Amino acid sequence: MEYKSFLIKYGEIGVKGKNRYKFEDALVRQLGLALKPLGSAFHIVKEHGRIYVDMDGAYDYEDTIAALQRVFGVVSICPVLRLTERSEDAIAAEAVRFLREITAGEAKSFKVFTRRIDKNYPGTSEEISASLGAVLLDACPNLHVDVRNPEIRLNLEIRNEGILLYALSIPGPGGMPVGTAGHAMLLLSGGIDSPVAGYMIAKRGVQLEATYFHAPPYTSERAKQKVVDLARILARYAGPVRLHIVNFTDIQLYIYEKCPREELTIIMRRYMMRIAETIAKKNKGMALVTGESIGQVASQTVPSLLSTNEVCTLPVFRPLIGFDKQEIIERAEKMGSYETSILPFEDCCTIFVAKHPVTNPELSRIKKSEEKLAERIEELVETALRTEEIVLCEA
Ligand SMILES: Nc1ncnc2c1ncn2[C@@H]1O[C@H](COP(=O)(O)OP(=O)(O)OP(=O)(O)O)[C@@H](O)[C@H]1O
Repeated sequence: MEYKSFLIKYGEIGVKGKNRYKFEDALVRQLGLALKPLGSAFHIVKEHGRIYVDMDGAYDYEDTIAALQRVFGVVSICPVLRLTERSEDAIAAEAVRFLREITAGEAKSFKVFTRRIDKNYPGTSEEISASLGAVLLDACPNLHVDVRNPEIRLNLEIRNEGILLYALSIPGPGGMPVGTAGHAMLLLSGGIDSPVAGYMIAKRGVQLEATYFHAPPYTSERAKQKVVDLARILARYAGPVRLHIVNFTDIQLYIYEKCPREELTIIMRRYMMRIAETIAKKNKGMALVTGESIGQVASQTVPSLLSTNEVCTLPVFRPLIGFDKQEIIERAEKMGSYETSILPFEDCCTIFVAKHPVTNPELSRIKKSEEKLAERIEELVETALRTEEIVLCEA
């Protein structure tokens, strides 16, 4: 069946009262971004509280569905026939053709569901369903009616602007369209967790930018490329992600030189948060996002999180906070980032990591240690900020 139109159903966003149009416009924009790499056959149409993707040329069905399934806010995707002829005979003829094609002669049960939105259309929904059902039974000997549990639910929508026929409803990801819930800065490392954290926050409608700290020559170009690749995978869902790449080497070496080994990770993490927050604030960011989950490593115990949190004034979102590693891995596999995340490239923190990092850091001690950095740290942070590289990562 060569469909020329998809009906995009959205749930959560439909209930937003007066703001509804903003959500619909954001959804239209995100659909456009998702379909852009697939060619120019697509037209996204917002019509009477409905969103359609219409096609006026060749397109790949599977790729199109896969792209639409990555757009947050989409609850389901229904490949539809849009009819302009409104007479009962014309609708019946199209419905017969449609069911013959989708069943390909196989024995199937069906039921017609009619929604009569155009109240001037003659007959009740039940009457229309019954008479169309009778025509279909007559014309297609392979079909029988099952009102309780039909294999095919043939939907007929009679609307003022046209008639819709559809039988398939393909699930979308749900959530809210990106761009409807503010901006946040994701701390994106090359690991498994932070891309998943970004996915989850983007799913709530938040527009993301990302910051990655690298430490050349201790970390390689390939490690950096891996993070760019992860940001591109994230961009399939979140839309284009501006990735800020910050050179952390001198800061890290300085901390290494001045501070106790067991406190290195915490102090480095505190500087990452400070820098990411500064970049966020310069770029409309209203929150930070990390991939931390309680107890996963020494720097993610509750006292450690207290300590890293303390340097931020923006809220820090940690959507994975209560997840086990296995749950995070499953999500990474589902979003398609896992294979890239496990590529074995060095991370800037693992190189300088102590054998026995503190798991219960005392904030006052950490602050005391940081005083030893007073002489040069401001200048080093300023240089790191000034020399950031920005890469626009698109799907
Ligand atoms: N080099 C880095 N650049 C940017 N953010 C980082 C970096 N290293 C760590 N982070 C941030 O700090 C969080 C905790 O990092 P950590 O290395 O302790 O944990 P992790 O479980 O290995 O996380 P991930 O799998 O995301 O790397 C990460 O999820 C990420 O948000």
